[in-house]
Amino acid sequence: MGKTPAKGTSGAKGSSGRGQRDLTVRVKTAKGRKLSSKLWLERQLNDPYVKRAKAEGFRGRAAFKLIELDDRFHFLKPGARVVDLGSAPGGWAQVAVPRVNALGERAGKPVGRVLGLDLQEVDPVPGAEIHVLDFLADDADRTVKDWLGGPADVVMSDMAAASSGHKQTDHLRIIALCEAAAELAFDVLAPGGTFVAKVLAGGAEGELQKRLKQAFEKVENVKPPASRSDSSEKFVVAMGFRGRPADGVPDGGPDGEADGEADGEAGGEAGGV
Ligand SMILES: C[S@@+](CC[C@H](N)C(=O)[O-])C[C@H]1O[C@@H](n2cnc3c(N)ncnc32)[C@H](O)[C@@H]1O
Repeated sequence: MGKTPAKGTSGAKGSSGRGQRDLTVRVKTAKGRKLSSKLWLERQLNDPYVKRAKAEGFRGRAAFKLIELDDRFHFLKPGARVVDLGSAPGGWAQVAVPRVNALGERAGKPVGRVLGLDLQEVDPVPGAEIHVLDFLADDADRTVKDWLGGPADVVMSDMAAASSGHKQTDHLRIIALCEAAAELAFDVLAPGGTFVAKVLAGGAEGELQKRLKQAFEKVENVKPPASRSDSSEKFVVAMGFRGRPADGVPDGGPDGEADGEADGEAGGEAGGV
């Protein structure tokens, strides 16, 4: 568990996209094919991150997105207190627990904490404390702070609304979730803390980026290899929390394109992992 997957191994990246359906038919109809070729074809057909998730005991391929983000930015430090927003089915919590030492098993390492929240029940993740909570409920901020009992070092959100199938609607919904997550982060993060959130590339994210650039020393937009290449999903990683930004951003302030990748790709994977 917790190994970094090889970069660029996603099936979506390594194939034409058209090929997956074609290959599925060939495997189903092939007779007398050598086992090695069948296995080879099956491997091409199946998303390697899905297979790795199964093999490594993760609850979904989303776990690898967090692994790749943390291997690059190193925010899940031993002893860190982490809020995991939208944690079902628990893959990100599974990744975070050993990295922050939330089980306290590694002698000499400070013991961290992982607090997960989701609309849905989540099977227990050893070392994590996970609650059913609509993050957008009126008193959610206070509830989270009470459960946390102190400041957080990391607020991370993989939240997504169920896909409507309408790209702009999905974009607006996920930006609204991300803005709400950022507001919570402004309330609960300790100085120097990190905010990580899934967004969909599109027109409404500029204001969010401006606020994050005010509140954090560094803001990066990245698409980890485990994020499907045909999705407009990306992740904003804001590091070095300075404090809640003033309301409103003056004209001529930082624009909406952080260092990132404006992938501009069509996609509707708002609920996808
Ligand atoms: C893509 S899944 C998260 C996957 C998770 N990071 C993992 O690795 O297993 C997105 C989750 O966000 C949750 N979500 C969406 N809106 C929410 C809200 N208002 N409050 C809490 N959770 C929410 C959904 O219920 C869903 O389980």
